Amino acid sequence: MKALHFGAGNIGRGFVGVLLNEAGYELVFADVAAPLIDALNAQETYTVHEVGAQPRDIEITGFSGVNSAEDTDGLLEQIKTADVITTAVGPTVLKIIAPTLAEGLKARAEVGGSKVAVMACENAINATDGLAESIRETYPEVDGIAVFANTAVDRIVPNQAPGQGLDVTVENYYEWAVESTPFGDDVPEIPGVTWVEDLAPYITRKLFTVNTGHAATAYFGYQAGISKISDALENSEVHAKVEAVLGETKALLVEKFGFEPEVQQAYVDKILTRFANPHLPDTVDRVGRAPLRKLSRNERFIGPAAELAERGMDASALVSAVAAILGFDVAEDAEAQELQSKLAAAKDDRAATDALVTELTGIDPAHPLFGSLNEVFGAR
Ligand SMILES: NC(=O)c1ccc[n+]([C@@H]2O[C@H](COP(=O)([O-])OP(=O)(O)OC[C@H]3O[C@@H](n4cnc5c(N)ncnc54)[C@H](O)[C@@H]3O)[C@@H](O)[C@H]2O)c1
Ligand SMILES: O=P(O)(O)OC[C@@H](O)[C@@H](O)[C@H](O)[C@H](O)CO
Repeated sequence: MKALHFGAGNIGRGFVGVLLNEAGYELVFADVAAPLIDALNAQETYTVHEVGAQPRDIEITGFSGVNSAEDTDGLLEQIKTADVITTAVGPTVLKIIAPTLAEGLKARAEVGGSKVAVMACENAINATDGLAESIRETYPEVDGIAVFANTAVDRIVPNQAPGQGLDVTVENYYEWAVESTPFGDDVPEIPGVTWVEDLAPYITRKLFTVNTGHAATAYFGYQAGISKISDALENSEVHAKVEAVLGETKALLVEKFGFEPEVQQAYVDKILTRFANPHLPDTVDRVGRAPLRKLSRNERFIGPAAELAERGMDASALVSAVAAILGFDVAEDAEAQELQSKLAAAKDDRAATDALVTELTGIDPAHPLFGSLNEVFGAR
């Protein structure tokens, strides 16, 4: 059995690859980073270091790499012969890999290949559906050769220290929930996956609790001049602001999906403990990365804030987190720099500020959230 995984980065090597490897799949990583692919092809093994209360090391063997920027023929061959295809490249990269996947899956169908499971493991609601849509643009018959299933992946994998090679430091905790319905009776055997009929409550709760809380910690931490995530949570003011944000998303999740308040509170408490893990070298720069994506309409802040506002419920802590995002000015982050340029261009111009709120958040002036967003954008 062979798994083709796009994105040999933190979550690829440190999580999805681990579970697929433990399930007995030979791993082929496709990535555009040449040094990473060279290392994957040169080394026989790498180590995943789980850190936390019960540390352990996992040796990964049976992997190789294909350079998806240079070796198109090699990649198409892998798409034709893989038993499972997964991705962890970032939600905005799915559109970029879709045409090659379309070409490879078409070739697979033409040689009479079997249906292959395709699962995008990204922090976004219905990421696999989005990937399938993009593939259908050039190969409308793709559903005859691929089964697409949405997933929710949860494991904190920080950026790795230089000099660590392929080894990855991760937290002990993980959850990989995948919708089972697209597979009918033919669900792939991947121990460690939680198969669920309806993914919506899982992915929404994950994104609006883990990722909302994590990003809020990053932006409030950055605002307070703190660089490590676990240090940010030790700051009582940051901690209180993050708790307030998670109180609001809790209210929404309880109302929308009927989670028991105590169960959701236990989930919140557990993730705060995960963020506070001092052994994880995670930074506000990584967790706050790509602020334009994180500010967008269906993402971790505007998504829940809009739904709360539509229900007449309080979203003021989420709006404070949005204000903190607007101050995120990390020089190495292209989206942070683009955000700062856009804010500077709209400064002190009422109409331009109104337009920027809608451009970045997808919230138009008629929406009940618009007024408070407009206020924090106007204050920049
Ligand atoms: N790191 C985490 O804690 C974590 C946890 C859950 C989910 N995720 C999600 O997993 C995804 C990946 O995150 P990550 O932290 O592993 O990022 P990362 O930057 O470590 O890895 C992404 C990899 O994708 C590669 N890539 C970029 N463009 C590509 C392309 N066109 N084709 C093939 N490969 C390409 C990059 O070179 C990189 O190696 C994101 O959607 C993220 O939200 C991350
Ligand atoms: O990957 P992003 O940029 O969407 O979000 C940054 C972190 O919050 C994220 O990677 C978490 O570590 C992860 O989602 C935990 O499961």
